[in-house]
Amino acid sequence: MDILGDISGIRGTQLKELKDLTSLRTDRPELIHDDLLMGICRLTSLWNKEIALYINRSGMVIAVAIGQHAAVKLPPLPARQAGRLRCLHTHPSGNPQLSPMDLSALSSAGLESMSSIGVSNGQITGVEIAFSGDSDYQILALNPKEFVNFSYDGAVNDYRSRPASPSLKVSEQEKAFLVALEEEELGLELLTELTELAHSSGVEVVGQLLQPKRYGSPVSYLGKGKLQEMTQHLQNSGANVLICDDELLPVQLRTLEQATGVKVLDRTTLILDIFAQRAKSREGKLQVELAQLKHLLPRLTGQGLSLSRLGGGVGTRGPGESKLEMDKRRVRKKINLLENELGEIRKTRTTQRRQREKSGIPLIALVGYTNAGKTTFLQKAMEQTRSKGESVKGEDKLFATLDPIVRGIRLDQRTEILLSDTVGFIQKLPHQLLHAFLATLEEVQNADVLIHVLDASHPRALERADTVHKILEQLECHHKPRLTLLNKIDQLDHPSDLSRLAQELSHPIPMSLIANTSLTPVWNKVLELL
Ligand SMILES: Nc1nc2c(ncn2[C@@H]2O[C@H](COP(=O)(O)OP(=O)(O)OP(=O)(O)O)[C@@H](O)[C@H]2O)c(=O)[nH]1
Ligand SMILES: [Mg+2]
Repeated sequence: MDILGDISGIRGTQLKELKDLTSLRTDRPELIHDDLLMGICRLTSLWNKEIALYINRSGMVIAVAIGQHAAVKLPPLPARQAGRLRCLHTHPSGNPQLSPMDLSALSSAGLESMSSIGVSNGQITGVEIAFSGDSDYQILALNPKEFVNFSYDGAVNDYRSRPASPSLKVSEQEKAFLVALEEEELGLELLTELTELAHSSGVEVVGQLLQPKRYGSPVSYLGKGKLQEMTQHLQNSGANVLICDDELLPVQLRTLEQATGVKVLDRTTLILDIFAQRAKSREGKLQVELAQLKHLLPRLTGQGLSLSRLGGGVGTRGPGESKLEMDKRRVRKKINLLENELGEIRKTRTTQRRQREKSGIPLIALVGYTNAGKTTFLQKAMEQTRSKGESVKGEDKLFATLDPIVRGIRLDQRTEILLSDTVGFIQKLPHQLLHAFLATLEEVQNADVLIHVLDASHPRALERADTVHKILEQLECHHKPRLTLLNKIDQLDHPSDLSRLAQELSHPIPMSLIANTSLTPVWNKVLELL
């Protein structure tokens, strides 16, 4: 059997010792053969490294790794077999406590149990064994004395026949720690947005940390000192997810994961996770899956490493959830398939669009930062003109709208327009994401006039307007006639800000969409621009 993981600097004779040990077969009632346990404890302290073993129901060791148990890539196993597999690993720190990462590995791999063995000076300090239930875990914590008389077989039977006791429950709620590199004084604002993104994906935020960009690292994202500081924060706050505000390089992702032992996500993965939860249409789902795979591809190292390292939860959700566990070759193949399928869907859309173009009805597209009020505008427009079609509703969350919507609006006896609402924009929108959503933005590209909805009450409204402008440039739509709806003026802190925005932006119309103001000034301007 090969020894997996980090074997650098380990003598061949010692490796052979470990190999020989793994041929020991564990008897039915035991968690692990005594000699095997003593051997791995000795080597753990000698190397100051974690040793992980996978043992099947017959007591045979089927995989062994040095470093982290997460480094073990199990061959694909039928669910029934995985459910009869136990993973044990040593903690050279002496702390026997199972980490959140251990627990998520237990459920993601569908194992029978996950055990951690605290080791200090080659001796056991304690053992924790977790069995996974439907939505929680049962954890047994044993001191060395209790462990001597412990029957694993008995515990398995016990746990199978007993409903989970509430006292043993561990919350599945993900707790995130946020980090960002700050350019100039922008940091807090970035983290406010990252916090909102985290909340949108259903994660609790338990702490945050900033570092000036010039001290950042191309290898570990944060500089060395900050990284240590953060590891400490992670432990103190009980965070089990680390979210970075930038798109991480593959090497940064790996380094951070190894240094912290928790799940690490970057901004793109988080945004994609939100998209994955919101996508409803077939096309939307395909687009999200495509963007996820494209983001994942360069981050797969070697063969077979998969998203399963994330152990479920935030960052792993998606239409292709199970399919995300693939090697590079298969990912590429899947990307091709998805692109073809999307191509087909787009053909249908092109036909529909041609028909619409023939009808000569002007197309007006709503654009703007996420949560600015685009959908609320469409909602009001439909209400005020009593338009037909399924109603829409604005929502106070990021990326509430994902699938494009077009509604016919009759302004008066003679004038009818089509109004389209689409996905919102955001700072640092990843390139491949924009690309994947190009089709969704087709309405924008084909529009005759754009209505830019801006939250004028936001402290950085002007920067947001700039972000929108830059994305429109990428879409080659920045020359289209455009008016700016300065929305949410009911929330303005400083009315003077409004005049500044009005000076900077094209055809400004101040408004409060929730105040039921008439949209007539907007329609007049649209007709003028057409
Ligand atoms: N105070 C205030 N809130 C508003 C106004 N207009 C919209 N909102 C609120 O802002 C939130 C976001 O509105 P949406 O219409 O969903 O925003 P959106 O631009 O479609 O957002 P995405 O679909 O996420 O891109 C909702 O809670 C609205 O009720 C306004 O004039 N004043
Ligand atoms: Mg919307």
